[in-house]
Amino acid sequence: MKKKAVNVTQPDNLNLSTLNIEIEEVDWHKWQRLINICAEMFDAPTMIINRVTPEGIEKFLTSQTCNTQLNSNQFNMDHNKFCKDVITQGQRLYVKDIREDCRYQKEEMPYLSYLGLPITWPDGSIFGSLSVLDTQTTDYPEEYIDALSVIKEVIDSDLRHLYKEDQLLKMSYTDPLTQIYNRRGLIDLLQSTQDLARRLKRQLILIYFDLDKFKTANDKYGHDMGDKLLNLFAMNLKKNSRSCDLVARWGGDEFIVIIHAEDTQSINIYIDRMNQHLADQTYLPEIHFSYGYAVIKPDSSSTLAQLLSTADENMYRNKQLKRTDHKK
Ligand SMILES: Nc1nc2c(ncn2[C@@H]2O[C@H](COP(=O)(O)OP(=O)(O)OP(=O)(O)O)[C@@H](O)[C@H]2O)c(=O)[nH]1
Repeated sequence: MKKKAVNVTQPDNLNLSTLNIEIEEVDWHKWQRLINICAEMFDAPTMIINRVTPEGIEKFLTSQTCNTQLNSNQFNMDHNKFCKDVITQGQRLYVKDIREDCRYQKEEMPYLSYLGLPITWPDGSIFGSLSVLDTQTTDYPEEYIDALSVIKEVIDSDLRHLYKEDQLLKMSYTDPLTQIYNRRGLIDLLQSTQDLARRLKRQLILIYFDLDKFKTANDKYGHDMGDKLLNLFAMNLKKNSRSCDLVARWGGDEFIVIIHAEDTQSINIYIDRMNQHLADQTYLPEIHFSYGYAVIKPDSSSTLAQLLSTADENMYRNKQLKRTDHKK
């Protein structure tokens, strides 16, 4: 589905936690139809679904009847005190006549009546609000307000599905021990990472890590300590990577990182930082690792299996070299 265009504003003093779930998947055409019908029923010039984002409140959908004046910059979310109140208080608000309400009568707004309900994610956090605005004073019958609640429930229910899908997807992509991507997550996300790099004409580097003598560490310190070491290693990979990099546990004591890097010099920097981070920690037994890499040029058509094979050979040579160095 096409990405929905949004209009983001940054209200002051609005500090709400927001869920980072993409909502492109939701059938917002259905939401559009619902608010169009509802606006007709209320005979209101405007119905709006607002959404809370980390940047502020955005106008997500407006009814087709939307009055151009209300849709203009004059109707700025920063100044929409009603919407802010519904969102921050998480409850219904009905103001029949702004001029009669001491909380709002000083506000300069291009309408006289407001009815709004919060829209919520299943974890209780606020998605946004569903509002009916009118330039006239209103006195809606209870049945109309009930109908608006039903529409809110339909939207809440769509969000519930979306939330569950997101949870399932996250679970299926995440390694339960280390909370980084698992093999499936890496395979699925590699394509989009490669597409992005191709568009930016940037190269990627796949670094393949294998912990040294991890079996010995498990035998010596126990499996629980082994788990802690795997966790520590994963945490350091995450710390050492940028948000656009992919960090995954390939299986057992093997990890893969795919970084956006202009040259192979970046690998040395990455590895030095890893070694430094691991050396700085003193509360767990020491861990060492070997690594190999494969460069993914923007126009590369290599498969993941070919890249892994290159990185694995490279890593194996490094491991052998280390062993001979130790024997010297
Ligand atoms: N604690 C713990 N150990 C694991 C886990 N998954 C795999 N392992 C252990 O990781 C060890 C990997 O051993 P090997 O593949 O022989 O590697 P190594 O001992 O590091 O040997 P080299 O790679 O040659 O240095 C095995 O003993 C596995 O049982 C896990 O989730 N937790």
